[in-house]
Amino acid sequence: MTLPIAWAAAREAVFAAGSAAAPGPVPVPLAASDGLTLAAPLVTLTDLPAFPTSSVDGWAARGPAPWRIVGRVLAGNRAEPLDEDGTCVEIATGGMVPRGTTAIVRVEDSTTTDGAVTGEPRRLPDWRRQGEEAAAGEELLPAGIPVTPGVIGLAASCGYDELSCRPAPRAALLVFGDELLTAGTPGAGRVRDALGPSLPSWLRRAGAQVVHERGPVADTLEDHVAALRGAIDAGAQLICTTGGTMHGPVDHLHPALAELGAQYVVNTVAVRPGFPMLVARLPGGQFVAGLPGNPQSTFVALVSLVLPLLAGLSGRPLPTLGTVTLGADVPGRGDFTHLALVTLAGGRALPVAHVGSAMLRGLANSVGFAVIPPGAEGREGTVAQMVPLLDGERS
Ligand SMILES: Nc1nc2c(c(=O)[nH]1)N[C@H]1C(S)=C(S)[C@@H](COP(=O)(O)OP(=O)(O)OC[C@H]3O[C@@H](n4cnc5c(N)ncnc54)[C@H](O)[C@@H]3O)O[C@H]1N2
Ligand code: MOO
Repeated sequence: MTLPIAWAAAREAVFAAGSAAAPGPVPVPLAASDGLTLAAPLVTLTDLPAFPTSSVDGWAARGPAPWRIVGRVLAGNRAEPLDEDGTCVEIATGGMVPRGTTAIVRVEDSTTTDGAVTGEPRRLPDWRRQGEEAAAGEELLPAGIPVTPGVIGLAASCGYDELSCRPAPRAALLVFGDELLTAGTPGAGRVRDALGPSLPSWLRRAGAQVVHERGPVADTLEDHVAALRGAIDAGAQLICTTGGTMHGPVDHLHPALAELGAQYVVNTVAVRPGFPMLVARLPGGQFVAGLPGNPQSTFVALVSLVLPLLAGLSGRPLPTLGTVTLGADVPGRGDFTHLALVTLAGGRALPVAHVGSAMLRGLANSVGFAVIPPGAEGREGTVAQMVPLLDGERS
C-alpha cells in the first residue's frame, strides 16, 4: 500500500511537474486571448497617453483672455500648434492638445462673443499629460497572470495587436462507473452522474480547453484503457478521470495506468475527504488526474491537484491560498489535512452542513474549503488558510 503524501507537498509536486512540462509561448490575436496566460511581461509600446489629450469639451487657449477662435480639434485629428497669444481652438474630449496651449476652458465655463472666447480654466488642468499613465518601455504587468478583458483593453491601449500567451492546457474528462445514469431520476441502485455535466465547466473556468469528454465508461479494465487511449488520441495533455481510484472489484484505474506504462507523480494524498486522488504521467507526457468518485472528494481533488497542475502547465505561479477567520470550531482529521467546506457570515468562515464525501449539498452552499493542517484543530477566532471554490472569474 502506498503511503499518502502530505497535502501541501502534493500541491507543490504536481505544480512542479506541470511547470516542467509547460508548452512554450504562442502569439495570439488580442480578441482571442481571454483566459490564456501572459507569457511575457506587458511592456507599453508607447507613452500613455501617446499625446497630450483634452479631458473635456471646451477651448484650448494660449495666453490671457479674450481668445480669438482660430480652429477646431476633434478627437482623432492631429492638432496644429497655437503660435500666438490671445488665440484658441475649439477642442473635443479626447482631442490632441495643440503645442503652445496654456489653458483649457470648459465649454460651460466660457462665453463666446463675436468669435472671441472668455472664461476661467479650472484649478486642476483639464488635460492628460503625455506619458502620465505610463512611459514607453515601462513594464505594466508581469508574465504568468491570466489574460482578462481588462488586460486585453490595456494591451490594445499600449499598441499591441497580439499577445504572447501560454496556450490553454487541453483537458479531457473520462467518467467511470456502470451505476451512473445520465438522465432522469436515480433509484434502484443507479445514481445520476453528477460529474460529467459539471467538471467540463469547472475545467474551463480553471483555464483549460476541454477537448474530449466520455462517460459513463464501463467498469472493465479493457474499457478504461480504451477510454484513456481515446483521450490521448484527442490530443489531451491532461486527462481527468472520475471514480475507480480505490482497489474494489470494479476499480480499474490503477491497473489501466500500469498497462499504459504510467508513472505516479502523486499517489494518494493525506487529506480528508478525497485521499485516493492521484496524478500520473503517461509515457507520451500526458498527465492523468485520478479523481475519487465520491462527488465532494472529486472537488477536493480538483482544487488540491488539478488547479496546481493547470497553473504549472500554463506558466502561472502556484495558486496562493487565502486566509479566513474561523467563526466556529472546525475539527481536525488527525494526521491528515482537513479541507472543510465553509460559507462566510459577517466576514467569518462557518462550516456548512451536509458535507459527507458523497454529498454536494454542502459544496453548492459554500465559498471554499478552510484548511485545517495535520495534527491541528480549527479553533473559533483563529485564522486558517482557505482554498476558494471557483467563482465566475477564472482563477
Ligand atoms: N475498503 C475501502 N473502501 C473505500 C475506501 C477505503 O479506504 N477502503 N475509501 C472510500 C473513499 S474515501 C472514497 S473517496 C472512495 C473512492 O472510490 P473510487 O474513486 O474508487 O470511486 P467509485 O468506487 O467508482 O465511486 C465511489 C462513490 O462515488 C459514486 N460516484 C462515482 N462517480 C460518480 C459520478 N460521476 N457522479 C455521482 N456519483 C459518483 C459512486 O456511485 C460511489 O458511490 O472509495 C471508498 N471506498
Ligand atoms: O475520499 Mo473519500 O471519503 O475521503 O470520499
